[in-house]
Amino acid sequence: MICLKNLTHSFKVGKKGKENEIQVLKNISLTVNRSEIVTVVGRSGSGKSTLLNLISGYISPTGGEIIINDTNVTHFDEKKWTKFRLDNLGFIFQSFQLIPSLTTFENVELPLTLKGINEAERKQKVEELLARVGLHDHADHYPNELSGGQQQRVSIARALITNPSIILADEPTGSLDSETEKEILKLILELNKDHGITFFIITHNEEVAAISNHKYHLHDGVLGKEGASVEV
Ligand SMILES: Nc1ncnc2c1ncn2[C@@H]1O[C@H](COP(=O)(O)OP(=O)(O)OP(=O)(O)O)[C@@H](O)[C@H]1O
Repeated sequence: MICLKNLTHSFKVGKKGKENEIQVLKNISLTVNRSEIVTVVGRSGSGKSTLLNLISGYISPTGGEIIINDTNVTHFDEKKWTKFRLDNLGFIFQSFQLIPSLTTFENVELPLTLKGINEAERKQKVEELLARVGLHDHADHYPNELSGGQQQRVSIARALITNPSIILADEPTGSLDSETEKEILKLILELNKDHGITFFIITHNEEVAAISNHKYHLHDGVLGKEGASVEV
């Protein structure tokens, strides 16, 4: 569950001594319940990435509160965030962000290694998850030997490997053609339906927003809600 209370964020821009403060997010309140898919749609520059960076703990808000899975993370330091992310959050990016020198298996295995999980358990979990995303035949391929859709499947498997309850996604189909986009959206819906995983997705793409239970619109840093869309 994600709960944002009156969240604001400002950046200082311009030359030192002559900085201007720009308010990028204005008083945002939002609740994402367990097992929901929520999308935030907005134009370039509307503040989507800033919102995601706040919920991921990569920047700290200038005002308001962030509560994730009943923990108030608003004032967490980097050490606390690192552990919290590994225990609670998975990430999917437009550009996949796979490590080119690691195979599919090794990319998916990496978060478990960071968590100190032993080799036998790692192998079992990675194999199970690669089968779930339809990539068991591609375990030994390197990212540049995979299609865009396959690379996104690897990144989804990597996001899921630590069993997070929430996946944060930044334009998850932004680099894919429309057929592959449909496949990835289907996978997201399956993971949500069959495993109860919560998805918080930022996008400018209405096709992506169409799979959500709740759709929000970000306009110049102000969040508005649109009507509930398809039931999943
Ligand atoms: N580190 C920063 N310092 C100063 N201003 C910033 C910083 N990051 C973002 N901004 C400003 O905040 C505003 C929102 O940017 P943000 O990247 O959140 O938008 P976005 O909706 O994600 O855009 P896009 O879809 O193009 O990625 C923009 O005006 C941008 O210039």
